Amino acid sequence: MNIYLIGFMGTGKTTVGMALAARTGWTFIDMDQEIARREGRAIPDIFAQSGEAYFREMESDLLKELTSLDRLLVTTGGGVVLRPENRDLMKQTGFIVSLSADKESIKRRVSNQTGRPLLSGGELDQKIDRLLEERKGLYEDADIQIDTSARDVSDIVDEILAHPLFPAR
Ligand SMILES: Nc1ncnc2c1ncn2[C@@H]1O[C@H](COP(=O)(O)OP(=O)(O)OP(=O)(O)O)[C@@H](O)[C@H]1O
Ligand SMILES: O=C(O)C1=C[C@@H](O)[C@@H](O)[C@H](O)C1
Ligand SMILES: [Mg+2]
Repeated sequence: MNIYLIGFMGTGKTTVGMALAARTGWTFIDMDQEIARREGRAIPDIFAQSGEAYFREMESDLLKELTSLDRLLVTTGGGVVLRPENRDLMKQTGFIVSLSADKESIKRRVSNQTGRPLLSGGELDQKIDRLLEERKGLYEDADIQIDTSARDVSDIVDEILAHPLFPAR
């Protein structure tokens, strides 16, 4: 059994995941960080040099590997839900926490950071709109859904821990 955090970019998966790992003692793994580490290059370089399709293969392969392990706190990349087989794998092997945020919060949180190739190169607003539209519904299949807009991380963590079916207690 693992815990998977899913959600669009900037919804707080990595931030909340690290705090949850500290509270539960489960092993933290951020899929984006792990892919970058294994590849020896940053996510934007992987996208630019090898393409998104290559990254998606790495992402699915890594997820498969993680599903055979136990007591992991996995923070996924924002696009992991694009493949139905990834969604099925997470469902079969863990407790899924879906984080969301309103568009203004997402924009504010990603605007002062780099490292998200799908949002780089201007017109941030339209890019977020388009991706959210394309992915509508994909983040909704979860054991718990939390809107993280205007909420403290510790508050969000407490809500997750209080869920009656949360496995790490
Ligand atoms: N609840 C929150 N309130 C305010 N700021 C937050 C909150 N959660 C995260 N942030 C900030 O938003 C930014 C993005 O958060 P984070 O990296 O955790 O998102 P993410 O979902 O992992 O994004 P990505 O999919 O791009 O990896 C960070 O600067 C983080 O400090
Ligand atoms: O939403 C997405 O498709 C992505 C989100 C990030 O976490 C990275 O996995 C990558 O930048 C792609
Ligand atoms: Mg992240």
